[in-house]
Amino acid sequence: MTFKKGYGCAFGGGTIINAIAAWKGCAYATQLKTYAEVCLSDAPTCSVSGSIYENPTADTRLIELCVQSVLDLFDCPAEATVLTKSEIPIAGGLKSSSAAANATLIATLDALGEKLSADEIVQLGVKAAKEAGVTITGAYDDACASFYGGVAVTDNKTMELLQRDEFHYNVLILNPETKAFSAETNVSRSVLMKDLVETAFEIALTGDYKKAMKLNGLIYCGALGFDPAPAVACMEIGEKFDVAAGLSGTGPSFTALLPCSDLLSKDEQKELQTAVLKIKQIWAAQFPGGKIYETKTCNLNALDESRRFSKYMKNGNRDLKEFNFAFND
Ligand SMILES: Nc1ncnc2c1ncn2[C@@H]1O[C@H](COP(=O)(O)OP(=O)(O)OP(=O)(O)O)[C@@H](O)[C@H]1O
Ligand SMILES: O=C(O)C1=C[C@@H](O)[C@@H](O)[C@H](O)C1
Repeated sequence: MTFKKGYGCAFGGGTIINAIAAWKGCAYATQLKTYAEVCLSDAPTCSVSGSIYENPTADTRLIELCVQSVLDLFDCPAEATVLTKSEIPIAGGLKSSSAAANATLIATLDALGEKLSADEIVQLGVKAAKEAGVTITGAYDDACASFYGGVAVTDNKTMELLQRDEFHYNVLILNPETKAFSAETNVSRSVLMKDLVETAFEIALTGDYKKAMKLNGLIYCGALGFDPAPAVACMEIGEKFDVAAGLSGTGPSFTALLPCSDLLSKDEQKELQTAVLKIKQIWAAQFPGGKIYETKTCNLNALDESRRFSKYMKNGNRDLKEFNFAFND
Protein backbone atom coordinates (compact mmCIF):
# COMPACT_ATOMS: atom_id res chain seq x y z
CA MET A 1 0.00 0.00 0.00
CA THR A 2 1.32 3.42 -0.89
CA PHE A 3 0.64 6.51 1.13
CA LYS A 4 0.91 9.98 -0.43
CA LYS A 5 0.58 13.46 1.02
CA GLY A 6 0.01 16.74 -0.79
CA TYR A 7 -0.24 20.38 0.15
CA GLY A 8 -1.85 23.47 -1.31
CA CYS A 9 -2.85 26.98 -0.36
CA ALA A 10 -4.90 29.78 -1.87
CA PHE A 11 -5.92 33.32 -1.04
CA GLY A 12 -9.00 34.93 0.40
CA GLY A 13 -10.26 38.19 -1.00
CA GLY A 14 -12.74 40.99 -1.16
CA THR A 15 -15.44 42.10 -3.54
CA ILE A 16 -15.41 44.90 -6.09
CA ILE A 17 -18.59 43.72 -7.88
CA ASN A 18 -20.84 40.97 -6.51
CA ALA A 19 -21.91 38.90 -9.54
CA ILE A 20 -25.22 37.69 -8.13
CA ALA A 21 -27.35 40.46 -9.70
CA ALA A 22 -25.87 40.46 -13.22
CA TRP A 23 -23.63 37.37 -13.47
CA LYS A 24 -20.57 39.55 -14.04
CA GLY A 25 -18.27 40.09 -11.10
CA CYS A 26 -14.99 41.42 -9.87
CA ALA A 27 -12.94 40.39 -6.85
CA TYR A 28 -9.43 40.93 -5.50
CA ALA A 29 -7.09 38.72 -3.48
CA THR A 30 -5.85 39.40 0.03
CA GLN A 31 -2.95 37.83 1.88
CA LEU A 32 -5.27 35.85 4.18
CA LYS A 33 -4.83 32.20 3.22
CA THR A 34 -6.36 28.77 3.46
CA TYR A 35 -4.03 25.76 3.61
CA ALA A 36 -4.94 22.19 2.70
CA GLU A 37 -3.35 18.81 3.41
CA VAL A 38 -4.51 15.77 1.46
CA CYS A 39 -3.51 12.19 2.37
CA LEU A 40 -4.14 9.32 -0.05
CA SER A 41 -3.90 5.55 0.46
CA ASP A 42 -4.49 3.01 -2.31
CA ALA A 43 -7.98 1.54 -2.23
CA PRO A 44 -10.20 -0.27 -4.73
CA THR A 45 -12.89 2.42 -4.47
CA CYS A 46 -12.92 6.07 -3.48
CA SER A 47 -13.79 7.36 -0.04
CA VAL A 48 -13.06 10.93 0.98
CA SER A 49 -13.30 12.37 4.47
CA GLY A 50 -12.83 16.08 5.14
CA SER A 51 -12.23 18.14 8.25
CA ILE A 52 -11.71 21.80 8.99
CA TYR A 53 -9.19 22.65 11.71
CA GLU A 54 -10.88 23.77 14.94
CA ASN A 55 -14.24 23.86 13.18
CA PRO A 56 -15.93 20.48 13.68
CA THR A 57 -19.42 21.68 12.71
CA ALA A 58 -18.57 23.39 9.39
CA ASP A 59 -19.66 21.78 6.14
CA THR A 60 -16.85 19.72 4.57
CA ARG A 61 -18.71 18.70 1.41
CA LEU A 62 -16.99 21.29 -0.80
CA ILE A 63 -13.47 20.07 0.02
CA GLU A 64 -14.52 16.42 -0.21
CA LEU A 65 -15.99 17.04 -3.69
CA CYS A 66 -12.79 18.81 -4.73
CA VAL A 67 -10.64 15.80 -3.76
CA GLN A 68 -13.10 13.42 -5.39
CA SER A 69 -13.12 15.38 -8.67
CA VAL A 70 -9.34 15.14 -9.05
CA LEU A 71 -9.27 11.42 -8.14
CA ASP A 72 -12.02 10.77 -10.70
CA LEU A 73 -10.29 12.82 -13.40
CA PHE A 74 -7.08 10.79 -13.08
CA ASP A 75 -8.94 7.56 -12.44
CA CYS A 76 -7.12 7.00 -9.12
CA PRO A 77 -9.45 5.42 -6.56
CA ALA A 78 -8.11 6.06 -3.05
CA GLU A 79 -8.99 6.36 0.58
CA ALA A 80 -8.51 10.09 1.08
CA THR A 81 -8.53 12.55 3.93
CA VAL A 82 -8.43 16.31 3.54
CA LEU A 83 -7.80 18.86 6.27
CA THR A 84 -7.98 22.64 5.83
CA LYS A 85 -6.62 25.27 8.18
CA SER A 86 -7.55 28.86 7.43
CA GLU A 87 -7.04 32.50 8.34
CA ILE A 88 -10.28 33.38 6.52
CA PRO A 89 -13.55 33.41 8.48
CA ILE A 90 -16.18 31.12 6.94
CA ALA A 91 -19.24 32.72 5.32
CA GLY A 92 -18.02 36.24 5.94
CA GLY A 93 -17.95 37.39 2.32
CA LEU A 94 -14.16 37.05 2.27
CA LYS A 95 -13.90 34.23 -0.29
CA SER A 96 -13.34 31.38 2.16
CA SER A 97 -15.05 28.86 -0.12
CA SER A 98 -12.96 29.74 -3.20
CA ALA A 99 -9.75 29.58 -1.19
CA ALA A 100 -10.72 26.21 0.34
CA ALA A 101 -11.59 24.74 -3.07
CA ASN A 102 -8.45 25.99 -4.82
CA ALA A 103 -6.15 24.93 -1.96
CA THR A 104 -7.72 21.46 -1.79
CA LEU A 105 -7.55 20.87 -5.55
CA ILE A 106 -3.88 21.90 -5.62
CA ALA A 107 -3.12 19.66 -2.59
CA THR A 108 -4.79 16.66 -4.25
CA LEU A 109 -2.81 17.19 -7.47
CA ASP A 110 0.35 17.50 -5.36
CA ALA A 111 -0.41 14.21 -3.59
CA LEU A 112 -0.97 12.45 -6.91
CA GLY A 113 2.03 14.11 -8.59
CA GLU A 114 -0.27 15.25 -11.41
CA LYS A 115 -0.70 18.62 -13.12
CA LEU A 116 -3.61 20.59 -14.57
CA SER A 117 -3.65 24.04 -16.10
CA ALA A 118 -4.56 26.96 -13.84
CA ASP A 119 -7.94 27.45 -15.45
CA GLU A 120 -8.74 23.73 -15.33
CA ILE A 121 -8.17 23.87 -11.57
CA VAL A 122 -10.28 27.01 -11.12
CA GLN A 123 -13.11 25.51 -13.17
CA LEU A 124 -13.05 22.26 -11.16
CA GLY A 125 -13.40 24.35 -7.99
CA VAL A 126 -16.36 26.27 -9.38
CA LYS A 127 -18.01 23.01 -10.42
CA ALA A 128 -17.49 21.54 -6.95
CA ALA A 129 -18.85 24.72 -5.31
CA LYS A 130 -22.00 24.48 -7.43
CA GLU A 131 -22.39 20.80 -6.59
CA ALA A 132 -21.88 21.50 -2.87
CA GLY A 133 -24.52 24.21 -3.10
CA VAL A 134 -22.32 26.93 -1.57
CA THR A 135 -22.69 29.44 -4.42
CA ILE A 136 -25.27 31.20 -6.58
CA THR A 137 -23.36 31.95 -9.82
CA GLY A 138 -20.39 29.61 -9.23
CA ALA A 139 -18.33 32.62 -8.05
CA TYR A 140 -15.79 32.31 -10.86
CA ASP A 141 -14.74 35.90 -10.03
CA ASP A 142 -13.80 34.93 -6.47
CA ALA A 143 -12.14 31.70 -7.63
CA CYS A 144 -9.95 33.61 -10.14
CA ALA A 145 -8.92 36.23 -7.59
CA SER A 146 -8.13 33.49 -5.06
CA PHE A 147 -6.04 31.59 -7.61
CA TYR A 148 -4.36 34.22 -9.81
CA GLY A 149 -4.03 37.01 -7.20
CA GLY A 150 -4.53 40.67 -8.09
CA VAL A 151 -7.95 41.81 -9.23
CA ALA A 152 -10.07 39.65 -11.56
CA VAL A 153 -13.02 40.77 -13.67
CA THR A 154 -15.10 37.86 -14.93
CA ASP A 155 -18.24 36.67 -16.62
CA ASN A 156 -19.44 33.94 -14.25
CA LYS A 157 -21.98 32.57 -16.73
CA THR A 158 -19.43 31.83 -19.48
CA MET A 159 -16.54 31.40 -17.02
CA GLU A 160 -14.37 33.93 -18.83
CA LEU A 161 -11.63 35.94 -17.20
CA LEU A 162 -12.21 39.30 -18.91
CA GLN A 163 -9.53 41.33 -17.18
CA ARG A 164 -6.83 40.84 -14.56
CA ASP A 165 -4.76 43.61 -13.02
CA GLU A 166 -2.14 43.89 -10.35
CA PHE A 167 -3.64 45.47 -7.26
CA HIS A 168 -1.59 47.18 -4.56
CA TYR A 169 -3.33 48.32 -1.38
CA ASN A 170 -3.35 47.88 2.34
CA VAL A 171 -6.63 46.24 3.27
CA LEU A 172 -8.66 46.76 6.41
CA ILE A 173 -11.43 44.24 7.03
CA LEU A 174 -14.38 44.36 9.40
CA ASN A 175 -15.79 40.88 9.97
CA PRO A 176 -18.91 41.07 12.16
CA GLU A 177 -19.70 38.11 14.39
CA THR A 178 -22.61 36.96 12.23
CA LYS A 179 -22.30 34.73 9.17
CA ALA A 180 -24.00 35.16 5.78
CA PHE A 181 -23.79 32.03 3.64
CA SER A 182 -23.83 32.90 -0.08
CA ALA A 183 -26.28 30.06 -0.68
CA GLU A 184 -28.80 31.73 1.65
CA THR A 185 -28.55 35.26 0.24
CA ASN A 186 -31.56 37.12 -1.12
CA VAL A 187 -31.07 36.62 -4.87
CA SER A 188 -34.34 38.21 -6.00
CA ARG A 189 -33.65 41.44 -4.09
CA SER A 190 -30.14 41.51 -5.55
CA VAL A 191 -31.47 41.00 -9.08
CA LEU A 192 -33.78 44.01 -8.56
CA MET A 193 -30.58 46.09 -8.65
CA LYS A 194 -29.24 44.49 -11.85
CA ASP A 195 -29.11 47.74 -13.90
CA LEU A 196 -27.28 49.57 -11.13
CA VAL A 197 -24.81 46.73 -10.67
CA GLU A 198 -24.19 46.69 -14.44
CA THR A 199 -23.24 50.38 -14.21
CA ALA A 200 -20.80 49.56 -11.40
CA PHE A 201 -19.42 46.69 -13.49
CA GLU A 202 -18.79 49.03 -16.47
CA ILE A 203 -16.83 51.27 -14.10
CA ALA A 204 -14.76 48.28 -12.95
CA LEU A 205 -13.96 47.47 -16.58
CA THR A 206 -12.44 50.96 -16.99
CA GLY A 207 -10.05 50.11 -14.14
CA ASP A 208 -11.61 52.48 -11.60
CA TYR A 209 -11.98 49.64 -9.13
CA LYS A 210 -12.36 51.87 -6.08
CA LYS A 211 -15.34 53.75 -7.51
CA ALA A 212 -16.91 50.46 -8.63
CA MET A 213 -16.41 48.97 -5.16
CA LYS A 214 -18.02 51.94 -3.40
CA LEU A 215 -21.04 51.84 -5.69
CA ASN A 216 -21.39 48.03 -5.48
CA GLY A 217 -21.22 48.21 -1.68
CA LEU A 218 -24.02 50.74 -1.40
CA ILE A 219 -26.20 48.88 -3.90
CA TYR A 220 -25.88 45.50 -2.14
CA CYS A 221 -26.26 47.04 1.32
CA GLY A 222 -29.60 48.37 0.05
CA ALA A 223 -30.61 45.06 -1.50
CA LEU A 224 -29.55 42.82 1.38
CA GLY A 225 -30.46 45.08 4.29
CA PHE A 226 -26.97 45.83 5.61
CA ASP A 227 -26.26 49.23 7.15
CA PRO A 228 -23.49 50.87 5.06
CA ALA A 229 -22.32 52.86 8.12
CA PRO A 230 -18.98 50.99 8.52
CA ALA A 231 -18.03 51.79 4.91
CA VAL A 232 -19.14 55.42 5.12
CA ALA A 233 -17.31 56.01 8.42
CA CYS A 234 -14.17 54.52 6.98
CA MET A 235 -14.30 56.68 3.86
CA GLU A 236 -14.98 59.80 5.94
CA ILE A 237 -12.00 59.19 8.21
CA GLY A 238 -9.80 58.16 5.28
CA GLU A 239 -10.98 60.94 2.96
CA LYS A 240 -7.52 62.49 2.61
CA PHE A 241 -6.22 59.12 1.37
CA ASP A 242 -9.13 58.48 -0.98
CA VAL A 243 -10.04 55.33 0.94
CA ALA A 244 -12.65 53.13 -0.75
CA ALA A 245 -14.79 50.73 1.27
CA GLY A 246 -17.74 48.47 0.65
CA LEU A 247 -19.68 45.36 1.53
CA SER A 248 -17.81 42.21 0.51
CA GLY A 249 -19.68 39.45 -1.28
CA THR A 250 -23.01 38.69 0.35
CA GLY A 251 -21.73 40.25 3.58
CA PRO A 252 -21.55 40.70 6.45
CA SER A 253 -17.90 41.83 6.12
CA PHE A 254 -16.75 45.19 4.83
CA THR A 255 -13.34 45.72 3.25
CA ALA A 256 -11.47 48.98 2.76
CA LEU A 257 -8.62 49.81 0.38
CA LEU A 258 -5.95 52.11 1.79
CA PRO A 259 -2.75 53.31 0.15
CA CYS A 260 0.43 51.24 0.68
CA SER A 261 2.67 53.00 3.20
CA ASP A 262 5.73 52.95 0.91
CA LEU A 263 3.94 55.40 -1.42
CA LEU A 264 3.57 57.96 1.37
CA SER A 265 5.85 60.49 3.06
CA LYS A 266 6.77 59.91 6.71
CA ASP A 267 4.18 62.51 7.82
CA GLU A 268 1.50 60.96 5.66
CA GLN A 269 2.33 57.52 7.04
CA LYS A 270 1.72 58.85 10.55
CA GLU A 271 -1.55 60.44 9.47
CA LEU A 272 -2.66 57.21 7.85
CA GLN A 273 -1.79 55.25 11.00
CA THR A 274 -3.93 57.64 13.04
CA ALA A 275 -6.79 57.25 10.54
CA VAL A 276 -6.52 53.44 10.72
CA LEU A 277 -6.66 53.57 14.51
CA LYS A 278 -9.78 55.73 14.37
CA ILE A 279 -11.45 53.44 11.85
CA LYS A 280 -10.69 50.42 14.04
CA GLN A 281 -12.14 52.19 17.09
CA ILE A 282 -15.33 53.10 15.26
CA TRP A 283 -15.73 49.62 13.79
CA ALA A 284 -15.13 48.04 17.21
CA ALA A 285 -17.85 50.28 18.67
CA GLN A 286 -20.26 49.50 15.80
CA PHE A 287 -19.59 45.72 15.99
CA PRO A 288 -18.36 44.84 19.50
CA GLY A 289 -18.16 41.10 18.79
CA GLY A 290 -16.57 41.54 15.38
CA LYS A 291 -13.01 40.98 14.24
CA ILE A 292 -10.79 43.45 12.44
CA TYR A 293 -8.04 42.26 10.10
CA GLU A 294 -5.18 44.37 8.76
CA THR A 295 -3.75 42.78 5.64
CA LYS A 296 -2.69 43.64 2.08
CA THR A 297 -3.79 42.80 -1.40
CA CYS A 298 -1.95 39.84 -2.89
CA ASN A 299 -0.59 39.52 -6.41
CA LEU A 300 0.84 36.00 -6.17
CA ASN A 301 -0.39 32.93 -7.97
CA ALA A 302 -1.79 30.21 -5.68
CA LEU A 303 0.06 27.47 -7.55
CA ASP A 304 3.45 29.17 -7.05
CA GLU A 305 2.70 29.83 -3.40
CA SER A 306 1.52 26.22 -2.98
CA ARG A 307 4.77 24.85 -4.40
CA ARG A 308 6.69 26.83 -1.80
CA PHE A 309 4.31 25.68 0.95
CA SER A 310 4.46 22.02 -0.10
CA LYS A 311 8.26 22.09 -0.16
CA TYR A 312 8.29 23.60 3.34
CA MET A 313 5.87 21.01 4.71
CA LYS A 314 7.47 17.99 3.03
CA ASN A 315 11.10 18.96 3.63
CA GLY A 316 10.43 19.46 7.33
CA ASN A 317 8.16 16.41 7.52
CA ARG A 318 5.58 18.79 9.00
CA ASP A 319 1.94 18.31 9.80
CA LEU A 320 -0.79 20.86 8.99
CA LYS A 321 -2.29 20.56 12.48
CA GLU A 322 0.94 21.92 13.98
CA PHE A 323 1.52 24.51 11.22
CA ASN A 324 1.46 28.06 12.57
CA PHE A 325 0.78 30.08 9.39
CA ALA A 326 4.40 31.09 8.83
CA PHE A 327 6.77 29.48 6.35
CA ASN A 328 9.92 30.39 4.48
CA ASP A 329 12.06 28.74 1.83
N1 LIG B 1 -11.60 26.41 5.41
C1 LIG B 1 -12.57 25.77 4.78
N2 LIG B 1 -12.51 24.45 4.61
C2 LIG B 1 -13.50 23.76 4.02
N3 LIG B 1 -14.60 24.33 3.51
C3 LIG B 1 -14.73 25.65 3.63
C4 LIG B 1 -13.72 26.44 4.26
N4 LIG B 1 -14.13 27.72 4.22
C5 LIG B 1 -15.33 27.72 3.60
N5 LIG B 1 -15.68 26.49 3.25
C6 LIG B 1 -16.93 26.07 2.59
O1 LIG B 1 -17.56 27.22 2.04
C7 LIG B 1 -18.84 27.44 2.64
C8 LIG B 1 -19.08 28.92 2.83
O2 LIG B 1 -19.18 29.51 1.56
P1 LIG B 1 -19.76 30.97 1.38
O3 LIG B 1 -19.68 31.29 -0.07
O4 LIG B 1 -21.08 31.07 2.04
O5 LIG B 1 -18.74 31.85 2.20
P2 LIG B 1 -17.56 32.76 1.69
O6 LIG B 1 -16.86 32.07 0.56
O7 LIG B 1 -16.73 33.07 2.89
O8 LIG B 1 -18.33 34.05 1.22
P3 LIG B 1 -18.31 34.83 -0.19
O9 LIG B 1 -18.53 33.82 -1.27
O10 LIG B 1 -19.47 35.79 -0.07
O11 LIG B 1 -16.99 35.50 -0.24
C9 LIG B 1 -18.78 26.67 3.95
O12 LIG B 1 -20.08 26.28 4.36
C10 LIG B 1 -17.92 25.50 3.59
O13 LIG B 1 -18.66 24.53 2.91
O1 LIG C 1 -22.25 32.81 -4.79
C1 LIG C 1 -21.93 33.59 -5.69
O2 LIG C 1 -22.20 33.37 -6.87
C2 LIG C 1 -21.20 34.81 -5.36
C3 LIG C 1 -21.04 35.16 -4.04
C4 LIG C 1 -20.29 36.36 -3.63
O3 LIG C 1 -19.04 36.01 -3.10
C5 LIG C 1 -20.09 37.34 -4.78
O4 LIG C 1 -19.16 38.34 -4.40
C6 LIG C 1 -19.65 36.64 -6.05
O5 LIG C 1 -19.48 37.59 -7.07
C7 LIG C 1 -20.70 35.64 -6.47
